Amino acid sequence: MSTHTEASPPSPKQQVAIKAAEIVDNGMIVGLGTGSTANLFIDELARRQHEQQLEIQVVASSVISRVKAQQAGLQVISIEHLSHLDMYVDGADEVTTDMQLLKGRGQDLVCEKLLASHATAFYVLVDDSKMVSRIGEKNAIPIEVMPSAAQLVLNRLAKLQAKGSLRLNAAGDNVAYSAAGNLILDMQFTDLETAQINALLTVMPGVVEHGIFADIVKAVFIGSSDGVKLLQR
Ligand SMILES: O=C(CO)[C@H](O)[C@H](O)COP(=O)(O)O
Repeated sequence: MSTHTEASPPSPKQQVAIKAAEIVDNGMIVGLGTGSTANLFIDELARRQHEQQLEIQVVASSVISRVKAQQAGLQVISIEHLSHLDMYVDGADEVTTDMQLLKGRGQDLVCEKLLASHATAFYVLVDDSKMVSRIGEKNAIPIEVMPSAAQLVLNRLAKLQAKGSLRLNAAGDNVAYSAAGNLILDMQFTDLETAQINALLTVMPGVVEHGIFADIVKAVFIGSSDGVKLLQR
């Protein structure tokens, strides 16, 4: 069922979800991201499947997306059964014009980056509020760490002039655990470029995953009150 009506025109996030659902072809395996924009994509994909009898399978980056997809009537397969992934569609917290991303406001980074990296095409859906001139401009960079390594990684990052702390749960009375059972550091870097931060975090022992998604995006759909713009390689 479509999430907008004649009385309420599609929001920027709905517009990008509709555009991305249009590029799904019969027979594809489609990866589903996590978040409010990814949810709108799941709705649109389910609508297309029902209306046009598309034969597709989906794989989810999180429990919440899997449940939503199942409730919408999509055929969900597990990551273990994937031998390839035709496309992966997800939102983002920050996007630069050269298509570097920051993700991970949620706690599903590991599966999100796994699916984004292995997909033949990774499409990103945002509204124009997510556009920034540099990664880290509005949000700290989430770094998922082995629980036992959190303090060591924090100390190492402090030597690189990064500031931040362990993420807490919503009530603020305990640490937040990721879907993979890890802890998350939210860090701000003042002295390093995005490429340097990406390179050092990608190889730092104790770091399981981090929120910089560099050089893996095929296209970004940007919704605004003026319609949808496309950035692509
Ligand atoms: O990275 C994410 C979750 O880990 C989300 O894709 C990101 O936070 C964007 O969310 P939304 O679509 O709700 O704005």
